[in-house]
Amino acid sequence: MEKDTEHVERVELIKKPVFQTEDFHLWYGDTHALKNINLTIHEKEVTAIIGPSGCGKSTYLKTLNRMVELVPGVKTSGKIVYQNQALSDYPVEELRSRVGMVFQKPTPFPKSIYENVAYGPKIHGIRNKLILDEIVEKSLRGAYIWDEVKDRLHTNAYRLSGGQQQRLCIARCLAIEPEIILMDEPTSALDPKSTLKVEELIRDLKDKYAITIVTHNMQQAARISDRTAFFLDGKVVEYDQTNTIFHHPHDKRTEDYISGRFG
Ligand SMILES: Nc1ncnc2c1ncn2[C@@H]1O[C@H](COP(=O)(O)OP(=O)(O)OP(=O)(O)O)[C@@H](O)[C@H]1O
Repeated sequence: MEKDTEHVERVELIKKPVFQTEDFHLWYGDTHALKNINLTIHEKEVTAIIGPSGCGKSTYLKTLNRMVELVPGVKTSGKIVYQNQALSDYPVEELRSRVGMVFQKPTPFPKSIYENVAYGPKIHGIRNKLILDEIVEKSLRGAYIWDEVKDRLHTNAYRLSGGQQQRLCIARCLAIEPEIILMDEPTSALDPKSTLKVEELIRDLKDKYAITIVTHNMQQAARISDRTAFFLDGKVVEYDQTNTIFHHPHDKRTEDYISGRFG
């Protein structure tokens, strides 16, 4: 037991914080969607955000890449620190190139597999065909889909299966060399086999990236995350090592939720 605690403390010391959220609130007009959020996301870890529908999980994720600001009438208070700088002062374009996002439904562009992956690097000014070829191959390999698509890079991405499209979207994300990947229920539209592939991929990607994943799937959170935040009614009820949240939660509401008593 004592050893476990020592281990946890050592991990805490090594892992660098990526996003630090302090006393953060968000309102959509009159709806108080995030209430006094205090949460630190660390590098090289998978952080799962769980909680019942409408508790603010997606809002929190979209706050981290400042997408939520596109919604008219959004107000915030408190602060989020990214790279030792207030997130609100961080240049949005640069932020979006450091923070990749993968959505619930695979969202490839109606272009070839190659063009889907090369799109981000091209936007960032890379024109050299050899360099683009290299990025495309590396990203597709990184997303464990290279072998399945290497002989048809110039076919339309819509001809891939749902699970392949989702891995393509992850490859598209890797091509911009992000620091953080945000995933909003990335496997909810996938069959069990594709889900396992994406989960395996997420576990491997954390060696390089900070990954924050919203999921309704408790087993998935338990399988792939290092830390879990339980959100309820816009608040973080409990945030801890995933093992603690699932096996020794401190709050009765966490225990009730993970054991399926509500939500
Ligand atoms: N664009 C918006 N305009 C107004 N209210 C919004 C908007 N988006 C979300 N909300 C409200 O904010 C609250 C949190 O929503 P959010 O989508 O973040 O929850 P969630 O936990 O991700 O839910 P789910 O699991 O169903 O996706 C809800 O009350 C929701 O109705």
